[in-house]
Amino acid sequence: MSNKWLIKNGKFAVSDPEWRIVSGYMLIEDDRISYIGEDLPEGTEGLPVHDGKHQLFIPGLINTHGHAAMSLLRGYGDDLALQVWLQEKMWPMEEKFTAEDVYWGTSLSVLEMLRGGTTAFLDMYDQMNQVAKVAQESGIRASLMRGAIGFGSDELRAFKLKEATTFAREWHNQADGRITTMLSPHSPYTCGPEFIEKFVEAAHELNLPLHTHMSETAAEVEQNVKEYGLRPVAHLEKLGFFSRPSLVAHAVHLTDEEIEVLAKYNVAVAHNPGSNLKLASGVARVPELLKAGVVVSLATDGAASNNNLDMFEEMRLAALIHKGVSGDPTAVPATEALRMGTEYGAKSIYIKDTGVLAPGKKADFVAIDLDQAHFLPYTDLISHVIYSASSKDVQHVWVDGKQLVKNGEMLTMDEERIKREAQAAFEGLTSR
Ligand SMILES: CSC[C@H]1O[C@@H](n2cnc3c(O)ncnc32)[C@H](O)[C@@H]1O
Ligand SMILES: [Zn+2]
Repeated sequence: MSNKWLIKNGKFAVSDPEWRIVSGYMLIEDDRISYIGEDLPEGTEGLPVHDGKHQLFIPGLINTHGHAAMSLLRGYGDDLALQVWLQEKMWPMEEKFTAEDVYWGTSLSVLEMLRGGTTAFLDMYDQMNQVAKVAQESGIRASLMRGAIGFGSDELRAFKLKEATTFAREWHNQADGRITTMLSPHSPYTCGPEFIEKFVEAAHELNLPLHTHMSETAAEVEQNVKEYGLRPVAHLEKLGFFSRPSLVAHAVHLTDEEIEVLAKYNVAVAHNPGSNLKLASGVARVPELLKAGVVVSLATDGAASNNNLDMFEEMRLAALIHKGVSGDPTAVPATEALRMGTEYGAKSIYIKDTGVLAPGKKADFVAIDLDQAHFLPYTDLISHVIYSASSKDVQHVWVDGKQLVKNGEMLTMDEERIKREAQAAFEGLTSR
């Protein structure tokens, strides 16, 4: 028997194809939306009802690049450039991470993300079974991959590749299909060409998409040219990376020609405005990428370089910084920023039927409490989501039609325990 329930009195942000607000009803059947409209659908008498008065329903936000367990290192190593931050702060601490640390760090991040309206996230890390466990238990949707740094011996690289493919095979389409997997060499500066080619080969064999960090800093682009005679885009193209569906994180330093290459291969870009600003990596050429037809989504990166996982903040930053940098007030309008945080996010991480509110789509959505001073008057609610809202305005969250957050409270995770364990995990890391 199917599980049907109804939302009444709601305001629903639909994009078919332009954004508009529908006031009325949404019907949910199991994991999918089956109706959105002004009129009460027939045959709904006696169904459970959620009263959506003063609530705006938007598609769940999709965070397309991050390292969830790094929340344990939030505030540990601020105000540094990427390479110094990685080499002197992050990597020495990450070396000490146990499976338990990854479990509690990831739990802390998933708690923060769900409570802030993120219903799906991409995670590239080590000890990925722990991350999958958290995704399974919490009810969030996740695109997961074992990130591989290619330093060290041939044996170590072979071991990491094996771990990555085993994880990808075992977890793809698990947790009622909420978990999907990708393959992910960390970056062209930490993985040699042969190692990257092995990931490309494996992605073909397993029919999976690829993900990597690319052209985040000017120094890394220069180093690539010195070492391989090519900028990262041409380098990855030569290694066959773009022969698979692929997503690159950052893509800050791009030439016009490189933008054309990304568009030609349908490579998606995870734009991380907060992290790029904090690490002083630069500002990605988002208006040019969008104009060229590249799918650009939004991401926080890890909480150690952001320092939160608030996707409302990323949408707002995307809408603001590209105006500031270009001098064009029409750059990345609110409507586009919201698509980047939702619909383009789903495309970027290759998950089907999410990222929009429409009949037939997955019931992953968020209710924003509109009954607050900073949302009045109700002139343009899409504008309010981007320029006025924050994660604190999220009242309820559903994934696959199941409620995970109710009145700001997590229903599927033990918030108090997670906070305690995460603090203890950090203290453990600093004392060993
Ligand atoms: C192999 S697991 C992922 C690896 O990525 C590191 N990382 C975190 N943020 C960034 C970033 O902005 N650029 C490059 N690498 C990053 C993290 O510390 C993990 O070791
Ligand atoms: Zn990253």
